[in-house]
Amino acid sequence: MPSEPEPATPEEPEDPGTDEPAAPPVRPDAEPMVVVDRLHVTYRVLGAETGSGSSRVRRALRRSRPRPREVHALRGVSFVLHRGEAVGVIGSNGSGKTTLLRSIAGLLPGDRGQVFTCGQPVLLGVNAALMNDLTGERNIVLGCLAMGMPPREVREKYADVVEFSGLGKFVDMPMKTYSTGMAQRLRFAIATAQTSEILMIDEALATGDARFRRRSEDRLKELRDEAATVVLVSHSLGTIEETCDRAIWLDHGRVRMDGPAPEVVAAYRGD
Ligand SMILES: Nc1ncnc2c1ncn2[C@@H]1O[C@H](COP(=O)(O)OP(=O)(O)OP(=O)(O)O)[C@@H](O)[C@H]1O
Repeated sequence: MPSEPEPATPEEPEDPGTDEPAAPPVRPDAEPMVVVDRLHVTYRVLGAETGSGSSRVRRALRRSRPRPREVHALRGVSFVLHRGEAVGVIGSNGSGKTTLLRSIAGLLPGDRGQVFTCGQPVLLGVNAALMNDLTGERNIVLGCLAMGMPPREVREKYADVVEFSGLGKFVDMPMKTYSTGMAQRLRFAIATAQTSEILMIDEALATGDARFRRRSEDRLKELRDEAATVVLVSHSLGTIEETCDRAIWLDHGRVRMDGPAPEVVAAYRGD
C-alpha cells in the first residue's frame, strides 16, 4: 500500500442541498450495466468526547452518554458503467472505494441517491464468511449457498472448488486446523466459484504463496473474461493500467476524476 491510512474523521452531516453533482452521463452507444446516481453513504458510529487531564476525563466519562457521530464516506458519487468496460477505482486510504463496492453489491444502503444494476453484482472477497468449527466441505457448501448459488450449481462446482483450494484430504477437517494460507486459499476458491455479469474485485483478495498467487491471478483473469463489466479496486496503479480501460479516482468520498485509465493514473500520481 503506497499511502498511510487516513483516520476516520467523525463529522457533522453536510447540508444536503450543497455541492450536488449532476446526474451521471449515459453513453448512447453502450448498454448501461451499473448506474450510480448521486450516492451518499454515511456511517453512524457511537463515540464520546474526550478531554485532557485525569479529573476532566473522569468527569466527562461520568457525564457523557455515547453520542452518535457520522462519517460521510460517499458524498454524491455518480457514474455509469457499461457492458464491456473494465473500470479501476483508485484513491488514497479512506477515500470510499470499499464503501462504493459494497453499496453497488447491495450490502450497504445509501442514505441519498440510487444504485441501479443490471443483474446481481458479485463482490469477490466479502461474501465468503467461513466458520472455523465446520469442515472445509461444509464451508464450501454453505459459502456457495450464501453467495446465492442454487444447490445444483453448488454440487456441480464442488469438485472444482476443492481442487482449486488445494486442500486435498484436509477438506474433511475443521477449518480451525488450517494454516492461514490454507484458509485464505479456501476463501479465495469459494469466492471465485461464482460467475456474474458484473464482477467486482478487491485486489487484496489475491493472497497466499507465490504459486497460489499465480493461480489466483489466472483465475481472476478467467472471471474477467467471462464477465460483461469488471470493477477492480487496487492500490497497484500498474495493475489498473494493465487491466482497466477506464479509471475512477475517488477523493474524500467524491469522484475527483473519471476517464481513460492512463490519464487518471497519471493525474493521481501527480505526473
Ligand atoms: N464500518 C464503518 N464504520 C464507520 N466508519 C467507516 C466504516 N467503514 C469505513 N468507514 C469510514 O468511511 C470512510 C471510507 O472508508 P472505505 O473503507 O470505504 O475507504 P477505502 O478507500 O476503501 O480505504 P482503503 O484504501 O484503506 O481500503 C473512511 O473514513 C472510513 O474510516
